[in-house]
Amino acid sequence: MFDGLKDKLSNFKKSVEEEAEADEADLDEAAEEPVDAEAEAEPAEPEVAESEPEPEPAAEPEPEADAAPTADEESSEADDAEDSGGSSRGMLERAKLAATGKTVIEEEDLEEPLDELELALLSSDVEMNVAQNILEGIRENLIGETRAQVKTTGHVVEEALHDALVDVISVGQFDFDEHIAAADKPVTIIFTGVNGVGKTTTIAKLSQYFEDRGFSTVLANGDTYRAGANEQLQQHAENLDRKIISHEQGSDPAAVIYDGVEYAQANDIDIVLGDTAGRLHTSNDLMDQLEKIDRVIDPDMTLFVDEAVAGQDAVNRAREFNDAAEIDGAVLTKADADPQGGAAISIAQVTGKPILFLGTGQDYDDLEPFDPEVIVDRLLGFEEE
Ligand SMILES: Nc1nc2c(ncn2[C@@H]2O[C@H](COP(=O)(O)OP(=O)(O)OP(=O)(O)O)[C@@H](O)[C@H]2O)c(=O)[nH]1
Repeated sequence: MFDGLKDKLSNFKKSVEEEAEADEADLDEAAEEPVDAEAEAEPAEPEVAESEPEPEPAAEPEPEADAAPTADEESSEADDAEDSGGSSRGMLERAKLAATGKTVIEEEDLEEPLDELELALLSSDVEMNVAQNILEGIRENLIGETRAQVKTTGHVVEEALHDALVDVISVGQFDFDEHIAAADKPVTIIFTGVNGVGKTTTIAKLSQYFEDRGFSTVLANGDTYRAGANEQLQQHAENLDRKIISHEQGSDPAAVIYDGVEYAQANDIDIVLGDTAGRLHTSNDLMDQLEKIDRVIDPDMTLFVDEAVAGQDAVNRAREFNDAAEIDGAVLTKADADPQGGAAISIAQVTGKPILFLGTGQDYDDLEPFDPEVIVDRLLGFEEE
């Protein structure tokens, strides 16, 4: 899952590692001369060295180095560095850090890899602002930060990537199971989205998900628009042995879902799952229907369903549906069909509403709760699927 993006993130890590390695070669050269010169220039050092035979005194320059990035110090050290052919920012300072077992990643080390990563994210359908936020997060996490060398550059980059991705993916996350358990029954959930993305299948999967957790469900077919919609939901209801509420084609969807809620109240059913017709956010009549469902039923939750493979289109639709008829969360289907990953990364940040589930196949149990940490671990190749 998300293999394309996974490869691109891994390339970013490699690029930063290569930049850092190239830098290290320069640092090694610089470390010899300036550090020796400084040792001669500072008479206090040998005394400390006597009392501590281990090369501990090398740790002494650390506070100096941490406090270093003032403009004046930087420019004077840059002069030193220029002599040894190093980078413009404090080669001596960095050599000192290296001697104390620390390393620092510089903005210039990141420039090229970050440009490449930006292109990679955009080409994976990550929304522009979301990509910018990820890059900003990485910059903040990496630049100028001193890290013990026990951590490899790759490790440090992974952490920065992990944190930046989790930040954008977890926007709006809440504990769905806890929310359902705590809500007054029956809980009514309405599903919206365009045609053919997997709404009906998702309803059937969620019915199974809820029953597995001890909640009873009734299916209400609010898709009174499309011929064959009743039969499709009916088939799922039969397969799962659930009650379905439906009216004939062309009738009022709000009335069907209302009947579903009444049935649930009368029969002690915990959750009403209401299908709706596939629609574009621009189909005024159909959007009016959604508005009416909202007004008449006042559902506990409206979930937007779209397919992960739709990438940027899914992101745009999520935004448009949320603007037209506010959603509480999203389900991304067909995550098994090798999507780029852009929709999974972008939707929460763009709508402010979380992705709650991934559809991972056509069977009823092919539904995975969306856990940002798990998704990011998967993207970074930490977790076997
Ligand atoms: N591979 C895969 N296929 C899925 C997934 N979810 C749904 N599908 C398939 O996608 C197709 C469309 O699913 P539906 O549930 O009919 O979609 P819909 O949004 O209800 O469609 P309309 O009722 O036409 O609006 C079906 O063939 C489903 O089996 C998924 O997570 N993975």
